[in-house]
Amino acid sequence: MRTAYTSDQIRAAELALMARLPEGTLMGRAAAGLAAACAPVLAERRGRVYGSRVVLLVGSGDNGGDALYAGARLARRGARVDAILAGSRAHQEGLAALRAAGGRAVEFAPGPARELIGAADLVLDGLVGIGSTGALREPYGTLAGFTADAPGVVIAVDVPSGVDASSGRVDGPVVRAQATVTFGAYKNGLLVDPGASFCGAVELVDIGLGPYLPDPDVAALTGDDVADLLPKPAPESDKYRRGVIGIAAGSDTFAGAAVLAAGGAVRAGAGMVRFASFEEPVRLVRARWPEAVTTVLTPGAERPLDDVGRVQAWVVGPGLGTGREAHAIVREILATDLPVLVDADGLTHVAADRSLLRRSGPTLLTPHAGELARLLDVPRERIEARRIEHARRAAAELGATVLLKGSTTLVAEEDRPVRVNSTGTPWLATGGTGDVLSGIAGALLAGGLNCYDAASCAAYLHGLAARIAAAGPDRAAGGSGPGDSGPGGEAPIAALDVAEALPEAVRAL
Ligand SMILES: NC(=O)C1=CN([C@@H]2O[C@H](COP(=O)(O)OP(=O)(O)OC[C@H]3O[C@@H](n4cnc5c(N)ncnc54)[C@H](OP(=O)(O)O)[C@@H]3O)[C@@H](O)[C@H]2O)[C@@H](O)CC1
Ligand SMILES: [K+]
Repeated sequence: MRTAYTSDQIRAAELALMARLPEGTLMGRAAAGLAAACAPVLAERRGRVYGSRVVLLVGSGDNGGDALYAGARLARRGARVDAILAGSRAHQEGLAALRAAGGRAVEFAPGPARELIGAADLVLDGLVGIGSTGALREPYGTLAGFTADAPGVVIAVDVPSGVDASSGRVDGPVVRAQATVTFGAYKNGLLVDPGASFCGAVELVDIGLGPYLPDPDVAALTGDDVADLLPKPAPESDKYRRGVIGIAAGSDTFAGAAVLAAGGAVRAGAGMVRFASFEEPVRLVRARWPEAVTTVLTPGAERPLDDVGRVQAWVVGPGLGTGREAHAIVREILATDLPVLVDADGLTHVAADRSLLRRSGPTLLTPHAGELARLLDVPRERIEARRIEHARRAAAELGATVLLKGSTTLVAEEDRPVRVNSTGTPWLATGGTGDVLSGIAGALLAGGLNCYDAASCAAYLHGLAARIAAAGPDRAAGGSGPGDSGPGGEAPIAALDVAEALPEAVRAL
C-alpha cells in the first residue's frame, strides 16, 4: 500500500522527529537524497556531473533550503550551479553552503533568469513545498512559466511549485516536472490529479519520518494488495459462493451499455450473472454472453424484478434510461438490503430523489465528475479541481461509498483514507469503459468484498486491463506495470477490449 498525507500531517510528524535530532539533520538528509537523485540525470545528459549546468529556483522557505544544499553537493562534484533567489529572503545556511562549494546566487531578474534556465542541463524547483498557500505569487509564477520552455530536465523539490500538496489543487502557474523528489512520505497532491499530472516520476527519499506518521489521508493499492483482497475460488466453490450478480442495465436506445457491464462482470469472475432488462438489451446480452441468465422485464409491472431469482449484489443504471420504468427498477433494487452499485442513469434517478439512498444495505455510487456535480449540486470544474474534498463530501452526505471516475479515480468512504487508483492509461477515456467498470465492481461485491475494497480493486483491475489491451498481447507480459503511465507504444482500445483483457490483468497481479 502506498500511503499519502496532508501538509499538516507531514509537518506534525517532522516536528516530532526533529525534536529528537540535531538541528539541520532532516534538511541534510533531504538534500543528500535530492542530490543523489540528480546526479544520474546529469550523468545521462553530460556523461558526468562535472561540467554540467544546474539552476536552482530558490524560494524563501525551507524548500529553497533543500535546493541550495543539494546544489552545494552538486557544485562540489564539479557542476556549475546558479541559484536564482526569488523570495524576499533565502535560507541563509543553505546559501552559505552553496557559495562555499563554488556555486553562485543572483536575485531574480526576468532576462538573466530566462537565460540561465535556457542553458541548464537541470533545473531544480525549490520555490515552494508544503508551506505553499494559494496560487503562486510573483515572481514565482513567472519562473514557473520559464520552466515550461527549459531544454534541460526539471526536477521538483518535494512538490512541484503550484501544486497544493494536501489536495492536488492547481490554481494558477505551476511547474511541470519530469520528476519529483519528495521527502519523508508521499503528499496527497503527488498522487491525485490535477497535481499528480505535473509530478513526473515520483521518488521518495526516506528521512526517518515513518514512525511519526499518523493514519494516512490517502492510500493507493498495489498489485499485491489487490491480489490479497480478490476473492479466490476454492475447490468447494459453487456459483453461489463465488457470487451471483444481478445487473439491470441497458434500454432499447442504449443497449450496448448492458453488454459492456455484463462483460465486465463475466470476465471479472462472477459465479453467475443474472441480467434483467428490456427486450433489446436482453437479446444482445444473450447473444454476446450466453453464460448470463436473462430476464425480460414486464413494462409497468408493480414489482418488475420479482422473476429474476436470487442475487447477492446488484448493479443498476448503465444505459437504463431516465424514464418511469427505469425509475421503478432503480427504486426496487435500492429497496433491497443487498449491496447495490448505482451507475450512470441510475445516478440521475438518485440525484432527482435522494431518498432512494435511505436504505439498510451498502451502496456504491460510481459517478464521473459531471454526475457528481449533479448529485452535490456544485459546478463540475470545482469537483475536477478538488477531487479528494468532493469525493469525501459525497460519501458523507449521501451515506454511500463513492467511486469518483477520472484520470485518477478515487474511492471515498467515511472514516477511511481516500483510495486513489494508480493504474490506467489515457486510452481508457473512451465510451463504455465505465459500464465495464461497473460490471467488475459488481462481480467483486457479489463475491463478498465490501464496497470500499470492491470499488478500489475494480478500478485497479480495470486500469491494468486497459493498459494490457492498449499495449497489445506481445508487450503485455513485460511492460505496463502499475505506476508507469502514458500512451507510449500503446494503441486505441474499445471498452469491450478492457473486459476481454481482465483475465490477463488478474494473472499479472
Ligand atoms: N520541516 C522539515 O523538517 C523539513 C522540511 N523540508 C522542506 O521544507 C519544505 C517546507 O518548508 P517551509 O515550511 O519553509 O515552506 P516552503 O514550502 O518552503 O514555503 C514557504 C514560504 O513560501 C512563501 N510562499 C508560500 N506560498 C506562496 C505562494 N503561493 N507564492 C509565493 N510564495 C509563497 C512564503 O514566504 P513569504 O511569501 O512569506 O516570503 C512561505 O513562508 C518542505 O516542502 C521540504 O522541501 C525538508 O528539508 C525536510 C525536512
Ligand atoms: K517545489
